[in-house]
Amino acid sequence: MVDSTVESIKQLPSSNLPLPTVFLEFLQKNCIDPSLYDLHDSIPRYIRIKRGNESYLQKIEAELKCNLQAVSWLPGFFAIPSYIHIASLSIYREGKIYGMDAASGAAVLALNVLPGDHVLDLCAAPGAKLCMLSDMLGDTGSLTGVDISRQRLAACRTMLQKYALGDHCRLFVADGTSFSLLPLRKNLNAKLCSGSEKSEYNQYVFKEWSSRRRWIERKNAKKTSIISGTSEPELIFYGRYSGIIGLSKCEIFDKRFEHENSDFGYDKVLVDAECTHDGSIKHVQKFEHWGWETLQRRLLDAQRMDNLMHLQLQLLTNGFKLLKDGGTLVYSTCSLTTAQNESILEQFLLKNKHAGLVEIDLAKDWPCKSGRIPKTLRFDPCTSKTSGLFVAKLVKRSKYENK
Ligand SMILES: C[S@@+](CC[C@H](N)C(=O)[O-])C[C@H]1O[C@@H](n2cnc3c(N)ncnc32)[C@H](O)[C@@H]1O
Repeated sequence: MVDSTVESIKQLPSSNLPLPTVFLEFLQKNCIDPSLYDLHDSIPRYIRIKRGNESYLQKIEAELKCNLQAVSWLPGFFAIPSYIHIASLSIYREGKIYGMDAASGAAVLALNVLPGDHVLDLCAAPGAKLCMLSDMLGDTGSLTGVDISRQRLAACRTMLQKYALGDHCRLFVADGTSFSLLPLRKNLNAKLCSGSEKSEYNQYVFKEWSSRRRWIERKNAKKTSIISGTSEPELIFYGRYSGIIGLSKCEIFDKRFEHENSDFGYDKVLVDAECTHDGSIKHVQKFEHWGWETLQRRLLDAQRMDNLMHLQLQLLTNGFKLLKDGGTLVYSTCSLTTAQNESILEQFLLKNKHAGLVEIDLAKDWPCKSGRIPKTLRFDPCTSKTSGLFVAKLVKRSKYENK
């Protein structure tokens, strides 16, 4: 590990941004070149066209007042100059396009979502990847979005509604490290609640979701806390075809299959974990306005860093637990450090014998580098002309499968 004194920082190339010493120290400790943050103007902004809106290309170009440059390695994505802001454009307000970095799109594509899949997005907010996942599923399968922040997850709900992508989705405010609800399998879940349990716990049957729900409906959207003080999942949105309508509370919040995930788990899980966001140049740039001291408090506090890495490992572990045998998980973060990426994976793989790292086939054409561990990928502003992102793909081998 490199020595992190201010003296040695002076020997490092610095950035044109007035990055605070503590951030420079952090970068140095993690062998990240601060001049990376000078590239902010040379990285394009990316947009994704919602499926079915491809015929609007010319209208989109006219509104943007520029030519769209198709990202050759990522279907549906286009690069536009970074100075163009899309929020005021009608094509954005009408839900035809959304802003999403190309590296984020690659992480979603790496999951290889297939029609009919049951997909879990364990850190879903603010929701760009969730929207893309839903767009890929189309009118099939199911999508469960989880986030610990109610406010941020509410933004996801707004996004799903704006883009009319919520029909097969359900959103839970919950801790992703302990979330344990499996995909709804209608016939199975419906059989679960019977007799006394049903009568005392489950009178309420869920009707079509409405933003103006009565208090009784909001109350029922929370799982009853069995042990007081524990935070239980709260359902804050469900679509028409999410499988929720017509089910009772007990059927939705049933955990009886908790230990049998190998058959009833999710086909695909995305763990886009909370991180220090140091790979997102645009995010770091925002601290110029928010104040650099906020960066120190919010991202680099030593205690927070320890907790963060513990959180990442727990999220990955729980996401994997919720996967069915043969299912696929993608772990990603927008940190460039190895501590939040390769090291987390190594710790996880040591403890999880049924987990296997696999090659991301599509990546042959992607402008990214290999991570420190073979088969993992790193997008970075220099090589990829995208935001920084680490991506790793894992499969869950069956307990009965020989390695
Ligand atoms: C990198 S962001 C996810 C970005 C999102 N996937 C997207 O594409 O818009 C990480 C998210 O993890 C959430 N988070 C943090 N701790 C969590 C936890 N214990 N369980 C679930 N979500 C958590 C944060 O609220 C944040 O929204």
